[in-house]
Amino acid sequence: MELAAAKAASGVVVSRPVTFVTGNAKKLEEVRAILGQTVPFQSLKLDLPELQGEPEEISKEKARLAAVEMKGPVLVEDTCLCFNALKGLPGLNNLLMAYEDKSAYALCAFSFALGPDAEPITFLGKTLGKIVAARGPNDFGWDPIFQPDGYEQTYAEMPKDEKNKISHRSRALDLVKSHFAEAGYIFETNDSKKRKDALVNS
Ligand SMILES: O=P(O)(O)OP(=O)(O)OP(=O)(O)OC[C@H]1O[C@@H](n2cnc3c(O)ncnc32)[C@H](O)[C@@H]1O
Ligand SMILES: [Mg+2]
Repeated sequence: MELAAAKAASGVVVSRPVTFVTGNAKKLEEVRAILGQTVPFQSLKLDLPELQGEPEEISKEKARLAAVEMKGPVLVEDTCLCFNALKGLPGLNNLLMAYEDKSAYALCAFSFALGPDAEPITFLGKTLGKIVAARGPNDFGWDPIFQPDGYEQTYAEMPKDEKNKISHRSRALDLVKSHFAEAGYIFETNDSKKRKDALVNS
């Protein structure tokens, strides 16, 4: 048997599609563009509590809560813009004006849970940069004030596909993609279920 086929044969069969839980339409747009067909998912807005803590912990806890609600596989994300002058604290841009050090990083934590009883797995993506006076369209959070290292443009000024190549989100999603490729999850679609039932009944 070929390796890919062997892996698929040993993969975990997941009886429902993954739900990406978010209330942020801009996030969803980027996740769709970055994942393409690699990880099949549907999306849903759930009213989860705004949790406090480190992005990694927030993201894991979000995944636990979402998996209980959905009774199935979920993907969630928590993102922050963290300022080095504030020792990595996410913070208010105005507060940063008092500091010489304008360096910052965008940090994205995705968590995936197979279901309510599974421990979520977390994938982190980080992009280094600095805080600048706002430039570019103002349609997604702090994009106008974050200029990634090595670029003259802020996230907001970049073409979308450029941001999606280097962003905190795309770096975290690269790890999500690898995880899905290695785990070989098999998602039962209505079609594949029907085919299986037909086989069993024939
Ligand atoms: O439902 P969820 O997924 O939690 O959506 P949210 O909007 O609450 O998202 P977060 O808590 O993860 O994000 C905190 C803030 O950071 C903003 N944000 C997240 N990702 C961003 C990005 O890539 N560029 C600019 N702003 C971003 C977002 O709009 C929020 O105001
Ligand atoms: Mg949130």
